[in-house]
Amino acid sequence: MPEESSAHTELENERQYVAGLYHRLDELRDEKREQLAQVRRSHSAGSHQNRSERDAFATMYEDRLAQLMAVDDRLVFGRLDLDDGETRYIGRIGLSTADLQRLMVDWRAPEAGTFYQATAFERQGVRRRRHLMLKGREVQGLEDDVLDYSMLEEGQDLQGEGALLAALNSKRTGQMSDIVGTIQAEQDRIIRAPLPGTLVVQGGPGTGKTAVALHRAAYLLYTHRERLKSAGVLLVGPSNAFIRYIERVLPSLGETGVVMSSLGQLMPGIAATAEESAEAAEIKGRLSMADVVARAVANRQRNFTEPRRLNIEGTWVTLTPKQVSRARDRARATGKPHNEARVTFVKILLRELTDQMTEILEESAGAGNSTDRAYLAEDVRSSRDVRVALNLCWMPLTPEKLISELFSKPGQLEAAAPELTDAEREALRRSPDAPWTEADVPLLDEAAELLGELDASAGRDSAALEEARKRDLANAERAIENTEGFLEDSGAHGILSAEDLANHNMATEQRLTAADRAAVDRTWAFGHVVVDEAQELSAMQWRLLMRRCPLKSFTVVGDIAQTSSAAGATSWQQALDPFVGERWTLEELTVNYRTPAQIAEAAVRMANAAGLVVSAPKAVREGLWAPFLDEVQQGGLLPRLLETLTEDLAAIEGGLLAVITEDHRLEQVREEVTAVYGNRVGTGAGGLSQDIVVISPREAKGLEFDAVVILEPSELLTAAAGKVGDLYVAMTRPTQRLRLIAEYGIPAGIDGSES
Ligand SMILES: Nc1ncnc2c1ncn2[C@@H]1O[C@H](COP(=O)(O)OP(=O)(O)OP(=O)(O)O)[C@@H](O)[C@H]1O
Repeated sequence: MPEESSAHTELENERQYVAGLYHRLDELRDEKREQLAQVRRSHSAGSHQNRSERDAFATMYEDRLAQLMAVDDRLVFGRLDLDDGETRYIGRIGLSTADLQRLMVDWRAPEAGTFYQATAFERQGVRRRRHLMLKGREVQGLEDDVLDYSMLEEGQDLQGEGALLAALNSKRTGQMSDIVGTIQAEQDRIIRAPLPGTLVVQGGPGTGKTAVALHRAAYLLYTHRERLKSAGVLLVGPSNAFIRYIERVLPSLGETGVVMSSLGQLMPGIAATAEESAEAAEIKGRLSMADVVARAVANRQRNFTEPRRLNIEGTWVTLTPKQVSRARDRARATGKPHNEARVTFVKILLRELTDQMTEILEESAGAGNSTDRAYLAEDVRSSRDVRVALNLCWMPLTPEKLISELFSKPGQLEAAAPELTDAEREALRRSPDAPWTEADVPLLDEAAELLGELDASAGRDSAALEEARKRDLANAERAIENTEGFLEDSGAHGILSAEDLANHNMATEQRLTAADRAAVDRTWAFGHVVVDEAQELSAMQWRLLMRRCPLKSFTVVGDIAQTSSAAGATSWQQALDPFVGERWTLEELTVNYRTPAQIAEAAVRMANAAGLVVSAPKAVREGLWAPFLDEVQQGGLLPRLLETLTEDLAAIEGGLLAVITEDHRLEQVREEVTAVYGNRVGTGAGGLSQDIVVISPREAKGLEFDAVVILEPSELLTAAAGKVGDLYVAMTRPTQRLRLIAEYGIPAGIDGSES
């Protein structure tokens, strides 16, 4: 009884404190709302400067208000009792009273580090670490880690159930949640690693790589806010479904400044589909495709074999191959991209043709004079023959046109890619109106880089150009201020000038955030790039990402054993060597938080039996069920699925269940399951209203479900072009329960009898 009542008092005390924190949060929200309203009310009194100052304040208040609104759920989750008697609360953001007494520390602040790092062996001045478990604004329970055992002798009690296990056992909603209250020490070390350089985080399934990647992005933005604010952070994931799955995590951590993109969206304006023949994807992913694209561009700078007669307003002039090749050499020597160098090419030839015209006219009329020249030049420029001839030699091109023609006109591909075999070239053939695929995106980006802007050659109106130049200059100066310290720290000072970086990030709209602007600008240089499921990236995709971050400040997370893309990596060394050489560090995550041991071990046995070497992280939970293995007669797959679904759904008590199967079965399975379960059935990651999803193993990558049913697992073994990655991925998605239904046998190793 006394024990119970002391626990009760502790809980009551915490409830009071937490109520005080929410009170302060509400006060701050009101304050920001009032400030915002005031700024908006204030008249735009005159000058442009006043208006832009007012806008800047409004943006600042809006951002802060958005942050204060986003952190409501589980605002606080930890408390530290320190040796010196101080008590420190840890939460999503820092909070202080109006007279600056600290109430709560932001989890990313250095003073919060010990909450994640202190252990009984290395207490780091911490006597007790307390987890506060909140539901909404209400404290529901406490859990204490007493690191200084003398505290127990003083009569203190241990509180509550494990915060980590409670988080792990909770039902999945189809959207990832943050782990800020229960980050483990090995994860925390990675989250707080220094910003510069390339950090690779290798970890088996469920080790928290995605969670760590997201929390690291939030940490970096907090810790290096000034440096990253203007350049922004890019987070890349494998698919749109994956981006939807993780999209709420950063806002819940109070961060909105991250651009999130799937591999298919990395080029603004292009929405690529995932479908791609494995063979074509593999070829398009090779680094040598950069040379193919370069040759394709060079091949579009052509020459005539014979002199060409051109009619200008009734006068015939001659354009010789020699003139064209001289002009071409000089244009190429400018080092500018195709469309921009074309300006030089055209200028030289127009001048030469005008000279020729002048001579001819002078000869025939015997009296030319210099005032005619401007008028003649205009005639030359507007002659149809001249325009056609110059375009034939050097056509302005968009990336889309270049790549589309490269793959739809066999002659062009043969000329640009003589090193490919006929069969390889055939695999790349596509119709001109076929949709863009993910593997096309880096090629389009490469082409955009080599072609440059079309606008420059088309000639914009000069006042607009001057205006844009002034604006770019002002922004460049600001960007230099922001990036200089960063360049020094990252060791890139001197390699890359601040101007180089600043020149990339020319602002277009004053009031947009860096993230808004970066999302639509292909040439944006990010301050840091986080890549998830990075094992899937082809060499060309890496090349594109390296361009997006000239400082090469990367966090790369993935699991080589889960590679299923034909163009993906077989080792981190192989993937990164062409871009950063040996200059990357490796960290490993070793604990599986998702999959219960019985299921995780079956997945590892299967992988080993099929010849795949996997790192086998230690599972934190035992789980209630061993995998269910159902072998059925021919035609029995769907009947058995429908028969067992009810039982599986009941076992997970309202959780999320995924049926994972190869593409060719998806439609039929979806239809049959929908016939019984109606709109409870969804496709992507699943949402709150849908508790059954039917998806392919590729779509399941990175996601998780309470229960998973795999239909015909042996197909997942063979489908991934000789890799076992797909079955391994599918088997490691569940948090509770796994069922395999097979007509053609359960793959070796799973039932444990072979080992
Ligand atoms: N410290 C933690 N506290 C609470 N939950 C955690 C923690 N670490 C990981 N998890 C949970 O474990 C699950 C797996 O994490 P995550 O998806 O980040 O793993 P992963 O390594 O990216 O997996 P995979 O490679 O299989 O996709 C998630 O539900 C995540 O929230």
